[in-house]
Amino acid sequence: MLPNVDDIGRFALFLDLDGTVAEIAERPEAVQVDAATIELLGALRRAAGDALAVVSGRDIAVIDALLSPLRLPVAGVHGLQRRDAAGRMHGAAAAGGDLDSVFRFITAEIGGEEGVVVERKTGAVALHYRLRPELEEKCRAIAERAARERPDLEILPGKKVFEIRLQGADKGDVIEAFSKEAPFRGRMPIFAGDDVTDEVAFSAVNALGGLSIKVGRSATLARYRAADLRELHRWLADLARASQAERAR
Ligand SMILES: O=P(O)(O)OC[C@H]1O[C@H](O[C@H]2O[C@H](CO)[C@@H](O)[C@H](O)[C@H]2O)[C@H](O)[C@@H](O)[C@@H]1O
Repeated sequence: MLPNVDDIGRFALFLDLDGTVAEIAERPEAVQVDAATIELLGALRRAAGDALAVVSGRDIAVIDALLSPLRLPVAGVHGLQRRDAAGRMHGAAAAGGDLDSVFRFITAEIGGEEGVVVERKTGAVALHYRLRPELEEKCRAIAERAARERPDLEILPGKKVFEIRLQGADKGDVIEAFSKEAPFRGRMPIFAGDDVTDEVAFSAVNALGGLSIKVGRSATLARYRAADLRELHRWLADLARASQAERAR
């Protein structure tokens, strides 16, 4: 069930990207955000007084490219990077992190297995096995070996992926940080996400007294649920329309 909200004017909206703004694709580089979704985000941003941010595992540069021409406040690499509403960058990984040796190790260990994607990010490497689900345990073991000698790293399992990431701020931390700044400050947070990596954000939003929305059917700390991305987008579109009508009164 989704919450009953008829005007986003007193809320701040935080959205995950893959699986929430954009449908899951077989490969990370195949993802596109369609024009209707970009338009919807623009309408929500206006209705929310600019209090709309994307909170994603992707690099900020990739998020900007996917959402162009929108340039939103954004958190990337699951919270390692953050760009606030004034355009200022925050976070240790904003200027880059040393994961070159991890990337080389993982690439060598996977040994050119067809369909496995090794994604290099700022401060993280993601090992994707969506096209080769039978390789899950092999990928898990490689991720564990990659992180074994590096106390500065952590492993984040996600949808058909193991991410090896520099430890640092998570999605909950960045929502808390945004919530202390204009234009998010003083508004009730709404966060929607689809993956296990979104659970820390649901927990933070619950603690802030906001509305947490899980996209999909798996177990969650979120208090509300959309069965899938299409149901969430219908709810967001209704919310944008109702908010515009409220503004026009
Ligand atoms: O926090 P998110 O915005 O949801 O990003 C999480 C990860 O999403 C991407 O991987 C996932 O989506 C891919 C494209 O649909 C899919 O092929 C893959 O199986 C998923 O795990 C992205 O590639 C990662 O960098 C993000 O951390």
